[in-house]
Amino acid sequence: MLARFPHAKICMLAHRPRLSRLLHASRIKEDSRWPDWNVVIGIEVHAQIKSKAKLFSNTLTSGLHDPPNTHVSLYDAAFPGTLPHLNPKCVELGIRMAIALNSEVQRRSAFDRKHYFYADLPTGYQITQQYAPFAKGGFLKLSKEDISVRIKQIQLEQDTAKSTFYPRQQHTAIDLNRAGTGLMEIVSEPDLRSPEEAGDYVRTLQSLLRCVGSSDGNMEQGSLRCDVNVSVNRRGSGFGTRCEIKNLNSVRFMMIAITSEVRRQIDILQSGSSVPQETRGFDEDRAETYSLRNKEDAPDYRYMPDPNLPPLFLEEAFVTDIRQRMPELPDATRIRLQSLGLSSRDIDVIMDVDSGREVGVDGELRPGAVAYFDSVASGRDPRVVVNWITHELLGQLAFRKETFSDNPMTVEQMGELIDLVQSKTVTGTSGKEILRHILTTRTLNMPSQLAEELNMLATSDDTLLKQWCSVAISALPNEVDKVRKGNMNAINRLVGHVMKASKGAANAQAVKTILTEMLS
Ligand SMILES: Nc1ncnc2c1ncn2[C@@H]1O[C@H](COP(=O)(O)OP(=O)(O)OP(=O)(O)O)[C@@H](O)[C@H]1O
Ligand SMILES: [Mg+2]
Ligand SMILES: [Mg+2]
Repeated sequence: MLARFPHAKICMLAHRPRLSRLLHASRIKEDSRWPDWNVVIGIEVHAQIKSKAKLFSNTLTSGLHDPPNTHVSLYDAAFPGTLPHLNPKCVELGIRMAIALNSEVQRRSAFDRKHYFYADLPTGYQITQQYAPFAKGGFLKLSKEDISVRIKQIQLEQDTAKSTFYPRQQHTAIDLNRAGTGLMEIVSEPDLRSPEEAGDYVRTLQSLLRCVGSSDGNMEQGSLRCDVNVSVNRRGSGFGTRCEIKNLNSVRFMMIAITSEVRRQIDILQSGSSVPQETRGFDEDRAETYSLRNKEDAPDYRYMPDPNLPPLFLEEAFVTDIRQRMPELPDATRIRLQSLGLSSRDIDVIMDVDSGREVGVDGELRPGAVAYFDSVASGRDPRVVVNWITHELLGQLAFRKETFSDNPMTVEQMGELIDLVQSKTVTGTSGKEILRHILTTRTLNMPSQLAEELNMLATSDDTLLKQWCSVAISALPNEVDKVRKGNMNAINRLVGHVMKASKGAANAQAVKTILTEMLS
């Protein structure tokens, strides 16, 4: 082709400067860990699709704690004569992620068989979409840095079974529960330039997967797995040879693995040798990567179209319907919260909690911290509401070693509590006390009722306030002396005394005014 049309190739190059080159050139900044070197990273993320049933059978997908081999159909166990049936829910959840990544959903995609022989692959091949994926292109804007990472493609594929080796007995046990669960492989272009950017990429992707309800995206539990491709090159020269590090199971380890791999490749190049293309593993204890196989003994996957699965044709209407039902994506949420006057810090806190929310099965969208905030803030001052959620609610939950998903406080309870404090029906101190009471007892009673039961209605009774102030003045003569000598800070101890005596029912500001009058 090139030999026949050499000019065509030259023209294309002249008119269409490669985007990756431009991106690369514009982002060369020195990294003090390896001055003179550029690091290039591309990541393949395998996200387990949170569908009720597997990709090609109607067996229910399994959880971590299900007993082995209890979620297996004849098809999953590769009995001869059984046939695959594509689960449309897996396609829908894949499309949701493709839309969130600005990818182009393909009207036609197809399934291939990728052959390899492991005990955890009962058929001897994995069905995948390497050559005709259902989505191509797109980009992901990182959450921490102002960088866009291009997406190469997103493909549907089957997960393998799980094998566990028992060294004493010298045997391997196979659990077919996971076999055939839907995965989507999200392949990035080699646009990442440091271990930190790679970490940010995976974390941003995790939040997005959870936001659209496509996957739990949990690396520790194996519902998200990364293969990281790393190469280095001297500044000003072209990309180096990549090594692929397989099966990293936490973002932290992934970043350590990249750092160690970068140093290893730089050492090789500095010694005058070249980096061989390899697949490598990561030894967590030694914080080093090690060779699994090189290019020569790379398996020949013998890709072939799967004869049992026709190409997948997606109707425009199917994709449009999914597009219309998409939830608000994190970028849009951030802009909306900013427009409500929330500080970046509060937005970070609430969105961070939100990104850890549970994902429902089959794409059911579960409300998280942002939805909770939205409901409570409806008709109320958003800044007051976010303050109660981030400082008081999340603070108390953290103190109790609980997370937002353990929050027993309903939107109605939180809303009424804020109203009671805003209208000075209860003081801020009592409000916090009522919140603690709800978290501890998990009561469904409304805060107004609790304020009465717990004797926490704010007192506006001047005579009572004055009585408490007099008691405080006689109890703390030293403080009284200091205030009289002009040290107004000392008045806070007196106010504190009154607050304690009133069990939080006194209004601190009113008490301060009365004390100042009494002592002047
Ligand atoms: N020079 C390079 N340095 C670092 N990463 C690279 C380089 N060239 C390509 N990559 C990245 O390598 C990855 C290749 O993934 P892809 O799924 O296309 O192929 P593969 O690894 O051969 O296939 P698989 O592992 O799925 O069988 C991409 O993320 C790409 O961005
Ligand atoms: Mg791949
Ligand atoms: Mg790969």
